[in-house]
Amino acid sequence: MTVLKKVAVLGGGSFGTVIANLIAENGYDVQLWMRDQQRADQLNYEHENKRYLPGYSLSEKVVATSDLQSVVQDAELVFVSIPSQSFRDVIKQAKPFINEGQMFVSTTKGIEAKTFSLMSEILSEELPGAQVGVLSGPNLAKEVVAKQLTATVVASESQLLRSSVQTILHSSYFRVYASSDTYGVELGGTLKNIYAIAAGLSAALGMGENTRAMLMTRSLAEMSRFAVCMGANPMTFIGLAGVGDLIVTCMSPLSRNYRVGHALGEGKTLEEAVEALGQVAEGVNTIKQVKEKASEMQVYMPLVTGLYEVVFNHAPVAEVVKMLMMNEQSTDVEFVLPRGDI
Ligand SMILES: NC(=O)C1=CN([C@@H]2O[C@H](COP(=O)(O)OP(=O)(O)OC[C@H]3O[C@@H](n4cnc5c(N)ncnc54)[C@H](OP(=O)(O)O)[C@@H]3O)[C@@H](O)[C@H]2O)C=CC1
Ligand SMILES: O=C(CO)COP(=O)(O)O
Repeated sequence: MTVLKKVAVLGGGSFGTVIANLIAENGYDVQLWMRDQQRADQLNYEHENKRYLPGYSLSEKVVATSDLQSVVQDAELVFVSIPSQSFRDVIKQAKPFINEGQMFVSTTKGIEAKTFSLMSEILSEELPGAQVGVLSGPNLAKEVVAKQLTATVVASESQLLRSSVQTILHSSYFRVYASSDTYGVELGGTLKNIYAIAAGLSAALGMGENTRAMLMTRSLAEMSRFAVCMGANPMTFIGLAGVGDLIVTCMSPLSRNYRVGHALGEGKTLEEAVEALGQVAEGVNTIKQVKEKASEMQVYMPLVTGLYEVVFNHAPVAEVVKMLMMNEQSTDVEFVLPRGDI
């Protein structure tokens, strides 16, 4: 059994708070880094994250602070729950206080703009001596903090990291599976956000359950095809970090990506939808990044292309739907096999 003396979480939003609370509920002391000391004081005093998880009581063992050095220095295991567009910046701020061999686990489900880097790649680049992993699965923050039965996947090349995360997070309501397909697990969590936007949009437009089933199934085929071309293991996509996370975010109004899609379907602009959310919806940027990468890699992704047209070029949904339904390439063959895989 791994014994950890110091564990930290960077990012006091919805999911960072949930991870810190899981660790604390298992009896470990945990430090949660938030950039705003006033919010940290409020959390320490009221044991509640009023901005992101109002109404949910947190363990008294979660201690929040805005002192980054005191949080990361000598922490054996550090979870990072910072939105993808600020992720590298926060890691650079933490870098001077980090030593070789510390373990870092990203829970972030996004891609860095311009570089197409996933968060595990940013960690490996910025912290070359660190052990790196990711955590991903169908893990809506509000359900986890409410202790609904949940499972997730920790992926890393490091066996020590995988077992440390399993030890520290596993509980009677939170089950942690291990994988060595870091890239696939991370890509699964990232790509499904795109399709959650499409699912929210179609629900707001009154489309039926047959439509939702078609959308989700074809989304799975599309995201797997892309991921396999990028080097992921196709089996990952029939697991929790693939189809599991796709299901929950395409079905639940608790998903922020679903909610952005729903707001678009109600006629709001993208800016209004994102503003009203007040939290991160990673899928919005991911659509752009994946569309670009798919065209560079020549991966067939009709749903990404269609959604991009609706979200960024204001294409009428009816026209995009017609294009998707009448598309020659998808009429006969369920699985398009670009490189002999899916
Ligand atoms: N919520 C969920 O159900 C799940 C989320 N995830 C993933 O976790 C990641 C984080 O999401 P989540 O916690 O939900 O996001 P939220 O929008 O709830 O919170 C974002 C947090 O990041 C902080 N932050 C943003 N930019 C910076 C920065 N430059 N420096 C320091 N802190 C910063 C925010 O601080 P401030 O409040 O000061 O702005 C806030 O605490 C996302 O990639 C998401 O996909 C994964 C699984 C489940
Ligand atoms: O990733 C999530 C659940 O697994 C959370 O999804 P949203 O970011 O869409 O809320």
